Amino acid sequence: MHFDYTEEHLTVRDAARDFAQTELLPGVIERDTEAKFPHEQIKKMGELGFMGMMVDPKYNGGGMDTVSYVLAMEEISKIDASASVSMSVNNSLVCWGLEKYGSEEQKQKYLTKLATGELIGAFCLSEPEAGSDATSQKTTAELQGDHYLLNGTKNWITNGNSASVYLVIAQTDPEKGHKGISAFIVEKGWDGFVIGKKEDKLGIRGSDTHSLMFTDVKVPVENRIGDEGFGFRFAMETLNGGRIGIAAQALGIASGAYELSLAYSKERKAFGKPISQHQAIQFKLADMATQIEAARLLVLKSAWLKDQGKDYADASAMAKLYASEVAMNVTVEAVQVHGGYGYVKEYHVERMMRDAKITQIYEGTSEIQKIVISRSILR
Ligand SMILES: Cc1cc2nc3c(=O)[nH]c(=O)nc-3n(C[C@H](O)[C@H](O)[C@H](O)COP(=O)(O)OP(=O)(O)OC[C@H]3O[C@@H](n4cnc5c(N)ncnc54)[C@H](O)[C@@H]3O)c2cc1C
Repeated sequence: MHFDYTEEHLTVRDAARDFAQTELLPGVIERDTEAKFPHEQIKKMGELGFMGMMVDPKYNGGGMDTVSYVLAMEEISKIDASASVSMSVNNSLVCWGLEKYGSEEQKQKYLTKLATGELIGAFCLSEPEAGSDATSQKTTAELQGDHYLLNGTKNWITNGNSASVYLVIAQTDPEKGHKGISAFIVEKGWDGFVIGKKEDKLGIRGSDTHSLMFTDVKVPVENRIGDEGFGFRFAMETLNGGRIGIAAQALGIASGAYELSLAYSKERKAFGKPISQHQAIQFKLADMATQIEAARLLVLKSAWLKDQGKDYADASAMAKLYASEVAMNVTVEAVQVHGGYGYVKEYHVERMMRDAKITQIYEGTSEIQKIVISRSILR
């Protein structure tokens, strides 16, 4: 057992840190305030290889391991969690799902462009009445010769408007329950596919979250991923890996807020000395640092298991559960360390506190992670 990063890991981490500082930090407050999607920045992230990091180079990906991916996710998330959620969805849900389960034609047609960020992907599982209970899918796909007719509504879709390729989960045989669910690739612009309103959110305001409506959208049979009935397993397996990305995002939000708090505590003086010399602040910083380190170990362990080809389902649920709780705790404390300055936009930590909350909700709420973990340990 060793805890050292390789040279490649450090290079990737430093490149992501550099990019976040130079390209994401300027404008991050404005994008949050105006709920503006970071189009230009995401394009550059694609050019630098951050949008398809783990994809095989034969499909234009970076061919990197999951540890490199989480290191980059942490650095991007320290500065801009709206940019990092696009990165996470594209890498660990869309690209991973297609590379693992897509046909060669699907990979050539879609993955080669998603891996470079030329196209952005979205993952469409949630519905108005099917969130945690993803088995209650109401969207249907009815086979009609050489195509399916897709009907229904998806809710809360990240990259909802900026994406061009959508992985859509739908019922193909409602009689069979979750075994009658299938997965499809749908392109923006197809007849009957309408992008609904953009959600006005508490946090990750730069991320474009939309509902999507499908009315008799013709999806060619060759755009089904895997066999009919495979869609629920496809979604669950994809989310197991997705949770590593969101755990890394939560870790990044926490470590970003901690770094700002540490620096601020050394500069801000109260009662004749820097606040870092007051024990109450020192203990907050010690708690933050310890929680972040524990979260980092869980995130890296789940990434490492995935890289070793070992089962990572429990580890990724634990990493996501814990890192998201840490993100929330640490960012609340970061605002406290900053006092009144923490409550205004200029100092970043209030945005981080708002951004942190979503990590406890999407890709499985904290309660759902506990269901996954408890089922496994009680099996
Ligand atoms: C900003 C944002 C981006 C998102 N991006 C995407 C995306 O790209 N693609 C996508 O498919 N979805 C996305 N989602 C949806 C997200 O995954 C769901 O919101 C989440 O799974 C919870 O579902 P829900 O909102 O329907 O809540 P519900 O399932 O209605 O849950 C409400 C509450 O009940 C709890 N609960 C539910 N069932 C149980 C149970 N059995 N035991 C204990 N507690 C339970 C939940 O934990 C939660 O606290 C996004 C959501 C948001 C807000």
